Parts: sequence; C-alpha cells; structure tokens
Amino acid sequence: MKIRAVRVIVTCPSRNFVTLKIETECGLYGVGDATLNGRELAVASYLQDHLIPCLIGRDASQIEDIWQYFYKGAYWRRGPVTMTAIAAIDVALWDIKAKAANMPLYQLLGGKSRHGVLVYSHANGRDLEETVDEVGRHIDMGYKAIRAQSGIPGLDGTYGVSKIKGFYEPADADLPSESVWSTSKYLNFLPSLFEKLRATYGYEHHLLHDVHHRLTPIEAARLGKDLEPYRLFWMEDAVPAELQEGFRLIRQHTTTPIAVGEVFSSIYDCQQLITEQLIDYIRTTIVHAGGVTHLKKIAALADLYHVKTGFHGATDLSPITMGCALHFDSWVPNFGIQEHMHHSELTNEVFPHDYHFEQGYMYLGDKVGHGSDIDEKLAAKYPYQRAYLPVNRLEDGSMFNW
Ligand SMILES: O=C(O)C(=O)C[C@H](O)[C@H](O)CO
Ligand SMILES: [Mg+2]
Repeated sequence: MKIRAVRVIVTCPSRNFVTLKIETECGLYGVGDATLNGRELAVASYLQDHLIPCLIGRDASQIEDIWQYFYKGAYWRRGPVTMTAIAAIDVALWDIKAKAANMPLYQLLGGKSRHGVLVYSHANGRDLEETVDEVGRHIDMGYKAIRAQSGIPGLDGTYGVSKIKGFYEPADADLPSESVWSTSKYLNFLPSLFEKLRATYGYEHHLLHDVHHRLTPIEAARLGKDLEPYRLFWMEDAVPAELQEGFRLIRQHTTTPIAVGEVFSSIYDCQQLITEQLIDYIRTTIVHAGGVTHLKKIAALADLYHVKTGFHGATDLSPITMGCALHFDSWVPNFGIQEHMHHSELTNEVFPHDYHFEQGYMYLGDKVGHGSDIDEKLAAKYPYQRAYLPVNRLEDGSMFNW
C-alpha cells in the first residue's frame, strides 16, 4: 500500500479547518484533521513543507513506524503544531487501514465496548436566567449531560457565552478581540448558577462547567468546595496546567471531580496528573495529541489509575476528529464522556460523516474506516479567513488567561 499522493486542504465553511488526504497506489485514501484553532496555517505548512515530502512512497500500513519516524525523526519533539500534524497523518492512515480491512475503525481497535457514546452538550446564556432556560432546552433535546456557562454580572462578555444565540464561535475576529476578567466577580456568581440549576431541574442530569484556565490552585479549591452540594460531573481546566503538581492543592480540598487536557499535546503533559491521581478525566484529543496511536497510550496509562476519558469536542475539531473520536470512545475501556458541540450545517455538508445523536448518546453507522470524509469541490468554495481566539485582560489592564 504505497502512498502515492498527499494533499493539505484548507477550507472555511463557517470556520477554518485544515484536512490532510493521503492516497495510496491501490486506490484507497484516508483523511485526517489538522486544525489548530487560530494557528491553522502553521500546521498546514508543517505538513506541506516538512512532512509530506518524507511521506510519499512509504507503506501506508506501517502506522507505528511512520508515527515514530515523524516524532523521533524531527529531533524537536512534542508541541501542538508538531503533534497536530502527526495526528492528521496518523488518523488518515488508520482510516486507510480500516478501509483495507473492510471494517469500521472500532473493530480494529478491539471492537465495541458500549452501544452508544454518552455526550455532553453546551448550554450558555448572557445571564443566570437565560442559562437556566438554555439548560432546560438541552434537557428537552434529550441530553443527559450538559455544560453550563453564563455571562457574569459586571463583566461584558466571557468565554463560552454566545454573541449570536444558539451558535458559539470563539475565534471571532481577524485580530484578537479583548475581554475583561474579574476572578472575584466570577467566584461570587458561579455557585448561585448551579444552585438554581439543581433547584430547577433536580439531580437527574449531569452538569459540567469549564473554568477555562482562569483560577489559581487555591481559588479552584474554593470553587470546587463551593460547588460540592451541586454534584458536578466535572470542573474543567480549573487552572493553567503547565504546572501539573498545581492540581495537588485542588485535590486536597475538594471532592468535585477534575477534568483537564484539551490543550495537551503529549502523554508527558499529563503523566504526573494521572499517576498521582490528581484528576478524574483526561481530555486530550486525537487531533491535538498525536492521533489514535498516541491517545491509545494515554488512555491505557489513565486506565491504570482510575482516570477516565472525556475528549474535547468543540466546533474547531472537525467532523473528521469527531467521527474518529467516536470510534475510540466506542472501544476504550475507561470511557467517561465525549464533548459534543454542533457543527454548522455548512461544515456538515463539507465533511460528510457517519454518526448521529439520539437521546443523550452518539451512535456510529457501519461505514468502513472512521466514516468521515471531505467534499473537496465544496471545500474549495470556502477559502481560508484569518480568525483569532480572543485574549483576556484583568480590570487593571494586565494580560490574563483567556
Ligand atoms: O470545548 C471546550 O471545552 C473549550 O474549552 C473550547 C476551546 O476554547 C476551543 O476549542 C479553543 O479552540
Ligand atoms: Mg474547555
């Protein structure tokens, strides 16, 4: 199965996506997602200028060797650009291998461990009342697990709250927009949101919240304690996670479950978090952490330490990543939950896929490979548009975490 041709496809059907397509001499092809939100062209160039020349002519069936070749062979290891590029190749190769075996990808991984994949959705509102209503709407849609994000009294706009109702896209400007943050306003407000949610809807549904890297460990410990009566499924990204031992302090003070990892690119970013049991859910994704090949290692390590998976699934991860993640989720023994944020209709048209939502779960069809594809003709109609994620400043103007 010699690799004959490889293409990078950059398209913007509602938002930017980078896709890699690998074609073999025997006529099979595979696709992988290479989207790194706000830094898309860096990965496109890494693939185009540095990896593709070394890929042509290789045997597409040698997934492990190709992974090691690009990881070890670069000399410069890890990092989001490198690992996203490797992931795109890896996912395209798993797609080809499963197609060659005439099987859906989950069969190659070891078969299904569950009939459906539990997903959580995003509910958000400009204030407490609107957020409570939105959670109700998601319950009516059939979701069993819902993430709640709300505008904060006294702050103009914040992560996770849509400008247009029903559709949230954080990469919202061709130069970074700026928002203002106040930790005290946030900490004073947030517990009242979850108090109201539990008072309104009871305890049957899972509720989640994303702090989005904006607290210190002791602030996160306090928030975790304040939220304990509302029994969250998890508190996500409570602190910036470069300092893994920072989670020890949070862990010592609260029983609110802890999730982290969407910005991690390698097992070494979460090794201490897992082996010291400082977290409950690992959120590394196929697209940003080296593909199926590397995620298998992370998930296996996590399984030894009672840590479950909870993969990132925002709209900047294309339907190719979502499809591939659902195969992984269907198989992985220590599955926890999968994030699910709806793509726009246009994104779904450009990326035909083989999964659907029903009563709180995602279900895979029976297509061979990972089941997602790209319509290249349609993709060509939507050229790249520069878009950045916002930045955050404190009320005194200091640069802060978004
Ligand atoms: O989905 C989440 O939990 C996120 O935090 C979304 C991220 O901000 C987004 O994917 C950044 O590109
Ligand atoms: Mg997050």
